[in-house]
Amino acid sequence: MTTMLGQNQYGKAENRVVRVTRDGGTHHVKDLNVSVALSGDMDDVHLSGSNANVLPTDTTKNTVFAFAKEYGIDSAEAFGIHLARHFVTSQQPIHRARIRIEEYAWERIPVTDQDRAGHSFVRRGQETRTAEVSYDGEHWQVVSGLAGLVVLNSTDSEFHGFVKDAYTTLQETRDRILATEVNARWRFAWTGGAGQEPPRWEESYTAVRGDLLGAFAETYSLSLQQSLFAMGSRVIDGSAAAGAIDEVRLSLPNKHHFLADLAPFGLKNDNEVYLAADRPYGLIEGTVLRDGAEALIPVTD
Ligand SMILES: O=c1[nH]c(=O)c2[nH]c(=O)[nH]c2[nH]1
Repeated sequence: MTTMLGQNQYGKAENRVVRVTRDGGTHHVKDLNVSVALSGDMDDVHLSGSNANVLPTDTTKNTVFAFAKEYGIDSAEAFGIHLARHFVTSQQPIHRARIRIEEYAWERIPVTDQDRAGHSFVRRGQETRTAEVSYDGEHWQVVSGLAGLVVLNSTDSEFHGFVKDAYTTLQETRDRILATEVNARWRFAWTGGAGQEPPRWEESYTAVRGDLLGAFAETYSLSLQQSLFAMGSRVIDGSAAAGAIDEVRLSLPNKHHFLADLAPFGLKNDNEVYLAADRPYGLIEGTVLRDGAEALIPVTD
């Protein structure tokens, strides 16, 4: 043999499950995209073709839908915990489960006819919520997140004092638009140990989203890097109530807004007209940690 099997995992990816909960005429909708990845004693299926240890990916799909009925979906994180626990504890060869979830938010459409109220929704076109739950039979790791939350400050942003070499053309600025799409993941301190209370997942999502937005808006920014650190720090400092967070990973594309050149038309551009550039974009990424915490969120994904 000149080869050996390395890391492997399997499961059904992107199970699109929508759960409607009826409270009389008032309905609640949870809309998830759930990906299951299982690993354990899976040498034989790769090396000899024996499927004796293989719970079919089709079964993992069915479990997602059956659990949506049986347990409901209180939060993406709680649903991921049900699934991960089930796969690891019910199948001896499965040692580890990782459940990744994206959640799409729906808002109620206001309706004046009360007979028609409570069951119409419009997809919230903003961010996607994410959750990743991992369980090895002993420890839990929950990394929650959001992607695609676009924000803009129309002032209170400067960028100057940077390195200049033979290829530098960027002008220093004391007033610019700062815009980005917030992609954030945050890891909870909770590992399921004795006496540890699980975080309040729904509340903590709302709180973290508020902290990210608040810090972006309230930081007088000398660089997107400085804003990144302020945003991550506020999440960690503000996270005590709904569940302590030890680590925040942020990926912030700098959505550049360049001052439009109006001089050819004899017009002065007093920081009023910008060209919103699509690409290329600066990509500012970083991890913010609670003092002494370990960095466990993978840097590349
Ligand atoms: O906030 C910024 N950080 C940078 O590192 C950078 N580089 C650049 O060209 N513009 C900006 N803006």
